[in-house]
Amino acid sequence: MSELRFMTAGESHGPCLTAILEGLPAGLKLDLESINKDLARRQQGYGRGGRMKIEKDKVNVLSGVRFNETIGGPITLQVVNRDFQNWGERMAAFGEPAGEKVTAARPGHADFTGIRKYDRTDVRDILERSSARETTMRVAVGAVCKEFLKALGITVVSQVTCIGGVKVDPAKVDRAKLGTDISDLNCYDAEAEAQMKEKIKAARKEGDTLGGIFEVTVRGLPAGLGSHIQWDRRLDGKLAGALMSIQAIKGVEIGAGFDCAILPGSQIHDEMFLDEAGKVYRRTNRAGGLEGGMTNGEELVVKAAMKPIPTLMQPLHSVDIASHEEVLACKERSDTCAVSAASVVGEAMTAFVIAQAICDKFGSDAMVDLKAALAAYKARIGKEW
Ligand SMILES: Cc1cc2nc3c(=O)[nH]c(=O)nc-3n(C[C@H](O)[C@H](O)[C@H](O)COP(=O)(O)O)c2cc1C
Ligand SMILES: C=C(O[C@@H]1CC(C(=O)O)=C[C@@H](OP(=O)(O)O)[C@H]1O)C(=O)O
Repeated sequence: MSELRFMTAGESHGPCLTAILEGLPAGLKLDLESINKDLARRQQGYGRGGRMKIEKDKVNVLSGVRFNETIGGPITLQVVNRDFQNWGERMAAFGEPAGEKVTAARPGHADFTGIRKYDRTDVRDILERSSARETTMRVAVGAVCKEFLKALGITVVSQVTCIGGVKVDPAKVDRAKLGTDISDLNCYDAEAEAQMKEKIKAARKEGDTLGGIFEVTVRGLPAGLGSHIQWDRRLDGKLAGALMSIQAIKGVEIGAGFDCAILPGSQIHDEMFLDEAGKVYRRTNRAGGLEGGMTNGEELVVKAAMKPIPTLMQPLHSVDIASHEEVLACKERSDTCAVSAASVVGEAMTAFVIAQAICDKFGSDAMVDLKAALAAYKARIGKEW
């Protein structure tokens, strides 16, 4: 089992959300504002629903940190749900049930299978935990991991590359600007972004929803994180699993991804050359920085595809779990599109997996030892090549 792990708890409309992150070394300097900044980034984006106007996510750090530094113990992170004030009676842990049950399952959500699997009669018992409100805590955990990686010279950035079929032109994206959050949709092609907003506006008007694609890039990685030795040590598998675990993510690509199935080897594999100093370099990075389940020293590039939001204001045909009748799916309020929010969650999950790989390889008791081990390793593998 990996040393670094986390778990989240909390319902979407409960009093608060919590995460426990265990296994980071002692002696890591943490900045509260950088965690809150990522929480705010996750809340923004054209197309989000009314809930985001209520919440102003801020983290409380309840353990594992003293005087701005980790001390090696589990780090407990908490975010209070402001909306709980409006749901108190319906979300009480004890007492008599209050409010009407939700019984019209939404296609595309966890509702229908959840109530049967967990033997519940109120869809709320399922939707409270299946809600992507939970991603708040993934982002808080990811922000801590990003601080850890930053201390080692590694940065994690993202961009939205497609919404509702409107695609970014890669030639128009200044990749040096990635991570500077220049736009509302976390998109670095202004023309495409304007079209994306129009698409979202039209979808909202029609009571419909949209999905899209985001890309996460990691810079400053040492070669050799992950391993070819065993299936469950391959970093590509871990990254794909972590990104796929985000609510509504239905596809993950590493580097050229699905294009690899179409193009010949001569147009896919990244040829190696030697510079004047005899150091190896590549002119392309279609592998997305991963070969044999290990980082190869190039930028890591992963993409994830998000399906359209399942709650439609023009509801889909469905069934009622109480009356056994055909009905229209339930709707309270919902996002129309949340791809930019998902991109921030994607950064977080990627940062966690990379932080885990670093802790596995270089030890995770104390920052000073980890930094020394990383420096010694880099010196060895950089000596000849
Ligand atoms: C950031 C984010 C926001 C989301 N917002 C909503 C929403 O407002 N309404 C909704 O029905 N689903 C929303 N979803 C998607 C559902 O949570 C998701 O589709 C559901 O949990 C079922 O899981 P699955 O799509 O992975 O099968 C959101 C997902 C993410 C990542
Ligand atoms: C609360 C968040 O996202 C929620 C994810 C979500 C879902 O079904 O996944 C449904 C909506 O919740 P509500 O019904 O309270 O409006 C979103 O707002 C959040 O991102 O913080």
